[in-house]
Amino acid sequence: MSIEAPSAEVLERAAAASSLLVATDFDGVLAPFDSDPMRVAPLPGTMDTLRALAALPHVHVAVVSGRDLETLRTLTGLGDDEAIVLIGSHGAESSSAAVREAMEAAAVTPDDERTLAELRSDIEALVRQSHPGAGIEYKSAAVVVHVRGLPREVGDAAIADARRVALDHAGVKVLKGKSVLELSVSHADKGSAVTALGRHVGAAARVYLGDDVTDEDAFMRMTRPEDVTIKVGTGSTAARYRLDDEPAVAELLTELCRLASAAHVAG
Ligand SMILES: O=P(O)(O)OC[C@H]1O[C@H](O[C@H]2O[C@H](CO)[C@@H](O)[C@H](O)[C@H]2O)[C@H](O)[C@@H](O)[C@@H]1O
Repeated sequence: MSIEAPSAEVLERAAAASSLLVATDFDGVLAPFDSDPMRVAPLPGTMDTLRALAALPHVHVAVVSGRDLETLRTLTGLGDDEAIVLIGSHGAESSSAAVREAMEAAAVTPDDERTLAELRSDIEALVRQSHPGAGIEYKSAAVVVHVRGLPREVGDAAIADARRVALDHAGVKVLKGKSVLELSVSHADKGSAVTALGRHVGAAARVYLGDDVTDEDAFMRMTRPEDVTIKVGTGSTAARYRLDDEPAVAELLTELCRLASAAHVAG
């Protein structure tokens, strides 16, 4: 069944909720892709729209990402003193104490740290040396092999070798994202972290925007009638609605902000 963008009525209802959580993924949603993972930036104006939403008394805002927390801080430009919650490493890290506490059971253990160190050295030996064009990103709980911009067969070969590395280690989660393969020792997921934040703020309605497989964990958990889950781009999804691309996200956030401000004034 094809799914559409949320209607004006759907957005109006969410904007008028007594307490609204707006959670959004980063890469491919707020920020367009680039072959260099550190060269990306949110579309102009989007962070200010999120700040304006977060300034409304009935709205809570979170940026949720596979990026580690430090990188997410850098790329969003959000400081610790801001009202927007950051959730990084697919839910394993957060600027919110409530989310960190809720995710404690999923924390990385000393055994996981050892596995991560082994993964790093195996990826260096088996992927970097055989596929010098592939990018390697080191995160606090994962190693990511990047193949964006490489010829198809070169990228496929690097990803296949990275999968072989994962198979050599117990307890490694393999996440296939867009032109990336992530080998992770984290037990967290975005859905658990976002729903924990929703409980903490007492959200009566929750909006979630995401573009990748890891966002499906959030879409699958957010099935209340008041929830507005939005897949950005093509591909099968558990989300209720779809938007084409990052500019469409920027427009939706602007409209949501306008409606939530009006609901606040009226309310
Ligand atoms: O959860 P997200 O915010 O969507 O982060 C997912 C991954 O994003 C990054 O990779 C993606 O963006 C890169 C920069 O545009 C691009 O080169 C890559 O092909 C994309 O998959 C990031 O580097 C990963 O660590 C994140 O897990």
